[in-house]
Amino acid sequence: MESLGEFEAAARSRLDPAYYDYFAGGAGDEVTLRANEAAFDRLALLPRVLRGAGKLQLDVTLLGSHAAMPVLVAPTAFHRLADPEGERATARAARTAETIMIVSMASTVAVEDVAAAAPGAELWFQLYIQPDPAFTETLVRRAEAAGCKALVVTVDSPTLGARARDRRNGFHDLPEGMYCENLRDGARVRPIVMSPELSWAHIDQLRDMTALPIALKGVAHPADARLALDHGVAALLVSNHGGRQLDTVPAAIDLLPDIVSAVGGAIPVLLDGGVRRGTDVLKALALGAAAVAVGRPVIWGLAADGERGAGRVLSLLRSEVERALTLCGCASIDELEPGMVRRAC
Ligand SMILES: Cc1cc2nc3c(=O)[nH]c(=O)nc-3n(C[C@H](O)[C@H](O)[C@H](O)COP(=O)(O)O)c2cc1C
Ligand SMILES: O=C(O)C(=O)c1ccccc1
Repeated sequence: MESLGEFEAAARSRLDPAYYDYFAGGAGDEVTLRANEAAFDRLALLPRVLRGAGKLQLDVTLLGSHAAMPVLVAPTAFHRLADPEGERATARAARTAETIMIVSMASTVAVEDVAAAAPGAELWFQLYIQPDPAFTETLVRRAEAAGCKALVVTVDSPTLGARARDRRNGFHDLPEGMYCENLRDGARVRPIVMSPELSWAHIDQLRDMTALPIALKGVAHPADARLALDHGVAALLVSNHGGRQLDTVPAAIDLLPDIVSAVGGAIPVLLDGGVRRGTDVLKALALGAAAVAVGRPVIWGLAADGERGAGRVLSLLRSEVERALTLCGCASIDELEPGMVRRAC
């Protein structure tokens, strides 16, 4: 397969239509969902020439974790809906690609089992801070013990976005025998609580609870980016949750420049949402992202062909990044700068 679009088509033909809609869909009128990809297409790359580029260099170190390319696996829920091995397969694919997998708190394989399935994989853990601080602490300790190297706290979800496709399809619960294994608490599986009562005080409490670096996922407003610095956050992940939370938020790539400038280089800024081509990765990096993450593309690979499919999605993106970088006259991703991106229309 030559493009991520073909993986989506293959996945669609294999998935239960309600599960396909769950993975593909967004909130509200899906304005933001569409905008994420469209905004990349509205940006143009301005290549440099005759630069005597050296050996390609794609490696990045983020919060002390190494990735062999600036493309991470975004946290997405319910991988067992796409493949029986679920997050185990995803973690193995991420390990093969030598990149970081951000394990969703809503994974259908427990974080300990994800780690055990792919020894040596670089894992971060995505956390929805729970109103019960003791239960949040349980989750943090489990992630630490499983070897996760950072916490990615999702802050764009004070409540769940309105997903019309899921409502229409009646998709509300996982099928029989499938659970959010990180939410197991003795005999029961707790529901994930999305709470509007969370505040910066909860971030401070989390910082006191763990030595792991804390990234915030879903910061859109530059004022919140500045507050994040005051609260000792180690990285930001600019994201509109793939258009699944508040609809009509700007495209992720359009949010990036103001966040990068608010942060002023103090901490790394990552981005997810709509990255479908190596050229998209270059645009984000040129505009100041330290790395990007991909959500749906990995799910499409997984649904199309399990671990191998997810692995091919990541290797396809890698080769696209390599080719685009070379065509831009660059050897290293560090050579990308804002002057190489311009508004195309
Ligand atoms: C099916 C699905 C499930 C998701 N589950 C989570 C989740 O559990 N936690 C989270 O922080 N983000 C979740 N996200 C958002 C992703 O982390 C990411 O922000 C988004 O998918 C990026 O956009 P992309 O799919 O266009 O790459 C989910 C996204 C999708 C598509
Ligand atoms: O579907 C999602 O986008 C998501 O973030 C989520 C959150 C909790 C449980 C399952 C999925």
